[in-house]
Amino acid sequence: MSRKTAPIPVTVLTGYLGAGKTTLLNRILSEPHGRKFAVIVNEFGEIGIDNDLIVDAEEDVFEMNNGCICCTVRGDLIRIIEGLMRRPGRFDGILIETTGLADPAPVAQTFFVDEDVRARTRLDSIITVVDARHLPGEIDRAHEAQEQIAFADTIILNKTDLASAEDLAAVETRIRRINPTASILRSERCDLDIASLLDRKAFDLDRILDVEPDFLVEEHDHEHDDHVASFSLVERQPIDPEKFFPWLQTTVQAFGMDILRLKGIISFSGDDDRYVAQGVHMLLEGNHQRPWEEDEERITRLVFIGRDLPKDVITDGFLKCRAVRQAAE
Ligand SMILES: Nc1nc2c(ncn2[C@@H]2O[C@H](COP(=O)(O)OP(=O)(O)OP(=O)(O)O)[C@@H](O)[C@H]2O)c(=O)[nH]1
Repeated sequence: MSRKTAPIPVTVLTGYLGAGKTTLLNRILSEPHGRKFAVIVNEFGEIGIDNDLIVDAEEDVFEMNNGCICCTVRGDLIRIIEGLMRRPGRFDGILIETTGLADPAPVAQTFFVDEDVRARTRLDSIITVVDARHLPGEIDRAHEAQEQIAFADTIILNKTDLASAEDLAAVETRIRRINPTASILRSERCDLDIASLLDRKAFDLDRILDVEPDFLVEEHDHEHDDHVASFSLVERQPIDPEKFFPWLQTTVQAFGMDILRLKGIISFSGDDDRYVAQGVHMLLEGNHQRPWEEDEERITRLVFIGRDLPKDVITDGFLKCRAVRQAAE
């Protein structure tokens, strides 16, 4: 019976670190377009934060945290999709959010080279979110950002609020040099007509074969930039906001050039709400998210992703933000 059902459309959301993929995913999951999705999220840090930042929708969310989706965990991706295919009728489409450092080629290739997956799914679209403010500074050294743009059929030029009209025109020219055919949509916080992004048969295999003639043949071996690494800080003692915010400001001022991404869930002393901190280079954002649940342990988790970041210095500074000093220090 399942053989006869129409292939499930798959949308891949990609884009460099901090571009706005989760923002887009949350919009897709929140807006009333009448579709239900299975969601697969992969992230780069050792501890998963993204799953906590996705809106509390009814969707099934599968996390893949043990490596980059385009390398070590591709087998996991196939297994998750095969598992999903055994539950037909529960969803109308699959959304995959890749890490900011993923090469989309091997992810896309999964939908063509694995026979079972190919028979039951249809790669509908590769949507690449671009940070209009930070892309120009990163693109020359971020090989992944170039691949993500090259493979896209749809490019969302996001964060238009953070770039001037001239800057936007320049980024668009840069994007066009890499990818002359993708549709480019400008957005602030991915405020687009979501229905128009979904199930639209935008992925064009012939175009991809032009970009990468070996697409269907080779196992894509993908090399990550060795200098980009992540580390996580985990703390059970509550954090003092009076210490934390100045420390975070000083840290991004000192190392912001090399901080590609930071994100965390902070447990402040005397605060019953979880606080979400986010950063891309020197720009910080934060907000209270929801109350800590009664049976939920109040743990602070903070992930830094960057180029040759001084982990010891950052860790030391962070530990000084604990609300109560330990005697041993
Ligand atoms: N000013 C501004 N900030 C934005 C916009 N879109 C997203 N952000 C912020 O940029 C940060 C990163 O957004 P995310 O959606 O988490 O980015 P991402 O691509 O999922 O990030 P990673 O997967 O962690 O690399 C968050 O603090 C967002 O609130 C925008 O259009 N304008």
